[in-house]
Amino acid sequence: MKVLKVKNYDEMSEQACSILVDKINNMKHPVLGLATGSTPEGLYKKLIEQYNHGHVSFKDTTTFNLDEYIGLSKNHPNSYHYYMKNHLFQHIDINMDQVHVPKGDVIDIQNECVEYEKAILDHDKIDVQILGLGTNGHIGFNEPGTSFTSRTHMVDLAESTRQANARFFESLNDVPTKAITMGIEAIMESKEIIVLVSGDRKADALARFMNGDISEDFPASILQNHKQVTIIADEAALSKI
Ligand SMILES: O=P(O)(O)OC[C@H]1O[C@](O)(CO)[C@@H](O)[C@@H]1O
Repeated sequence: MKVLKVKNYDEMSEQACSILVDKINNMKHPVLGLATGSTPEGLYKKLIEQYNHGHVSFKDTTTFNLDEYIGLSKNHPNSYHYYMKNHLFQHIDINMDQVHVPKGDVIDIQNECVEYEKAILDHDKIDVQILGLGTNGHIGFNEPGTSFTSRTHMVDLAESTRQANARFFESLNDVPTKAITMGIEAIMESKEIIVLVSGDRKADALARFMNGDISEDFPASILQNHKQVTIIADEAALSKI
């Protein structure tokens, strides 16, 4: 795994943006895997700036998001559909038919898992997958204990994840208990993976991710086996390495 050490959150976002813009500009039909949470917000802001300056176009780009809460409609302000629209999609020239976010508000979640997986496989492989890192090592919403061979599936969110994400909701009670997420095997099939890590809140997780044993108890550890992983981490996140 390659590690790019940066000073702070802003530099992390800047580096990720410049790598991504370069890749998008050099591919005919880029397929991107996108994440949500606080970590990639700065990256999305910078991508919008690059788009506004005419340095990149997303009209031939396809995207797949990692995950969505179960029970929240697309228009719910805490849904990841809403997050993506608000933080990126409505500001750029992406064709919304090429955007994929798992649906969390359908009656038949199992069927949605199958359909989402089919859509990913129809696109061959994700060219570049952006990942954030959960403090418990989750990637997407693949919580500790998830099989490394998992495909798109429904998960029970760990209590620590609900607590960590409660800051986006009115109260902890409002945080959904379940989610739908791309599986670890599909993430590992991405041609290239960029992991963004910022802040001392993530320092323990980053240290375990980079130096710990590869174990389903810590989902991100499997990335050690991927051939093209770049970690962009700031000084605070790297403070326990
Ligand atoms: O970036 P945050 O808010 O710390 O969250 C870490 C990860 O957990 C998630 O919220 C769960 O998927 C991701 O979106 C994110 O990459």
